[in-house]
Amino acid sequence: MGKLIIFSAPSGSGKSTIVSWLMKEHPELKLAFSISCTSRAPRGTERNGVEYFFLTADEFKKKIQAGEFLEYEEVYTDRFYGTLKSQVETQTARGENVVFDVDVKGGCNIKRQYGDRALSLFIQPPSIDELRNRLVHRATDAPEVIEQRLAKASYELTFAPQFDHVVVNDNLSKAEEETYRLVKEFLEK
Ligand SMILES: Nc1ncnc2c1ncn2[C@@H]1O[C@H](COP(=O)(O)OP(=O)(O)OP(=O)(O)O)[C@@H](O)[C@H]1O
Ligand SMILES: Nc1nc2c(ncn2[C@@H]2O[C@H](COP(=O)(O)O)[C@@H](O)[C@H]2O)c(=O)[nH]1
Repeated sequence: MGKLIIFSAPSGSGKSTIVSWLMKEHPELKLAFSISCTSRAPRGTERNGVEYFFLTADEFKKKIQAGEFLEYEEVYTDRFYGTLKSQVETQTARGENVVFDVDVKGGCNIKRQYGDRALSLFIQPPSIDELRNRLVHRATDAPEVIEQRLAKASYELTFAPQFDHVVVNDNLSKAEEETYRLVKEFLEK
């Protein structure tokens, strides 16, 4: 039975960058990405069933009513994100270690449900100014969306103590190596 590895942080902290590196550079860890559902539109080169399952708000709400989510949150106004129970059950039953890129509340929720079978990592940005730089340079979101994400960041940072470990992502390669060490140690336990 596979284990669960949760990554949470304010938007722009570098979760997706670190997760992609970990999965590409360390196939021996048998990591499988948990593809979430979202009611937001695809951005850039995102494809349905790869980065996310893209649903309409109505489709998302039907899945909530049917009890299909392990957890879900309205992360930003009118933008829902959620993890399907079926994803996690199928992947862990195959012996894969499931990686989650979820917001801070979703991360705490999954950890509460899975306890010691889950490792929760908080990716901490060096500062809010640096978050802004990263989101602007990423160039995937409109200025008002960036502002919406930054407005929530200070509140999200207060969740850090609830996680098993905090990884400061200032120097990217240092943060990647620290993450690798923590994940490897957890999977070997
Ligand atoms: N240590 C770092 N130094 C400078 N830039 C970084 C660093 N880590 C990540 N970045 C860059 O910052 C941007 C945001 O990173 P990323 O998309 O991984 O964040 P995220 O936490 O997954 O955000 P979201 O929650 O919005 O998906 C990307 O352009 C990435 O290349
Ligand atoms: N609670 C959940 N949060 C999720 C899930 N999937 C992604 N997310 C988080 O949403 C924000 C925004 O993501 P973006 O792709 O629009 O930049 C980010 O913090 C993700 O971690 C989920 O299933 N549940």
